Amino acid sequence: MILVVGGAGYIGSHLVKELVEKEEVIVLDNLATGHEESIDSRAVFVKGDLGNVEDLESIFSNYPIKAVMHFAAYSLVGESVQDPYKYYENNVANTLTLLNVMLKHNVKNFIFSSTAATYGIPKEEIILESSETSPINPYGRSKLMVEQILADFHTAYGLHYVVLRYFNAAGAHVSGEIGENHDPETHLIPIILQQLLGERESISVFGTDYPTEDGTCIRDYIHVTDLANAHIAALEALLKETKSAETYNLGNGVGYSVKQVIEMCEKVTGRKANVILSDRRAGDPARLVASSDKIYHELGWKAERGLETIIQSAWNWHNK
Ligand SMILES: NC(=O)c1ccc[n+]([C@@H]2O[C@H](COP(=O)([O-])OP(=O)(O)OC[C@H]3O[C@@H](n4cnc5c(N)ncnc54)[C@H](O)[C@@H]3O)[C@@H](O)[C@H]2O)c1
Ligand SMILES: O=c1ccn([C@@H]2O[C@H](COP(=O)(O)OP(=O)(O)O[C@H]3O[C@H](CO)[C@@H](O)[C@H](O)[C@H]3O)[C@@H](O)[C@H]2O)c(=O)[nH]1
Repeated sequence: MILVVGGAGYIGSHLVKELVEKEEVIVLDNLATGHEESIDSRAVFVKGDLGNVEDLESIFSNYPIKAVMHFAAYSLVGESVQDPYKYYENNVANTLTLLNVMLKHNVKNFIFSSTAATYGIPKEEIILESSETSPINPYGRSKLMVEQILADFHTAYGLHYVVLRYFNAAGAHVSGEIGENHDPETHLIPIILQQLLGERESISVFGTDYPTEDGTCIRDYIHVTDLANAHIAALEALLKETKSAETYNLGNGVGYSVKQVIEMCEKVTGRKANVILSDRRAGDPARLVASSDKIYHELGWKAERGLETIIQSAWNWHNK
């Protein structure tokens, strides 16, 4: 059985939908930002907290867990700058609690949701896993701290792990049953689509003076189902013991500026966005674009869905 911590959330619920086809799945989530109805009904759901030893003990004592996938975290760059305690407590301290209980029960396979935000302001146009990590916000630092803890736990306690550094997750499940459902929503693509549906007055473009071609930030958008499939490839490698202590980027390898994303949303929906040019948001690097060659060569995974497909799938879900 696989424990998915944070499996009621956006990315976790998409992973669970794929994973239940292959494995028995149990989800632990406190529903801080997730939704119980997003969890596939074939999975067992336990409402509880990652930082609560009793909640964890009852799962590891009662279910034969062979691996843990850890999605639970707070993950908003801007909020982490305003309230770093919240981020270090949930993302670092609570993750330590989880790792401690896992090891106590001799569960040694772990997949961790990390982020492009660990790189900070990258020196390279295309980021490799070996590129320097120098995060510029507390969120990125909280994720890098966990990566360092995992490396030490591998050496000291034989923990087997894969770190997946996602770039910008977007899109919705092909069934239209689940999609990105955050309240309040802060992510670019759902905000644009909500505006195009008339649910918002306008879209603010955060910063037009970045050192990019059109002055707006560039990101590498990756479909959630592609992310889910990467987790399954990583899990297979961990269970077959062909990989351990590895870090992989997950992106498309193509960067789009905020303005280009708005244009693509207009193209997909056939509607015109109401855009306001605003100041920069704290903590945003100008450009984050991945090389995902390493995971392609080692695990055979690559992204299959580009920006237009991502936006089309999100639009289908928003319209439901
Ligand atoms: N969305 C992105 O673009 C992106 C990019 C890179 C990395 N990530 C990482 O991927 C993971 C999932 O992101 P998401 O966008 O699905 O976020 P999300 O907020 O939708 O999902 C997180 C889930 O974890 C749960 N959770 C949080 N704290 C918990 C706790 N203490 N105990 C139990 N459950 C808890 C929430 O209720 C939620 O269901 C996060 O670790 C995030 O840092 C996300
Ligand atoms: O109303 C908005 C919202 C966003 N943006 C910009 O759009 C880009 C993308 O922003 P957003 O969708 O908020 O994602 P990021 O801040 O890039 O962060 C996401 O992607 C990171 C990986 O790159 C993850 O680590 C984070 O968890 C996840 O929230 C950024 O340049 C923002 O400044 C706007 O201009 N207007």
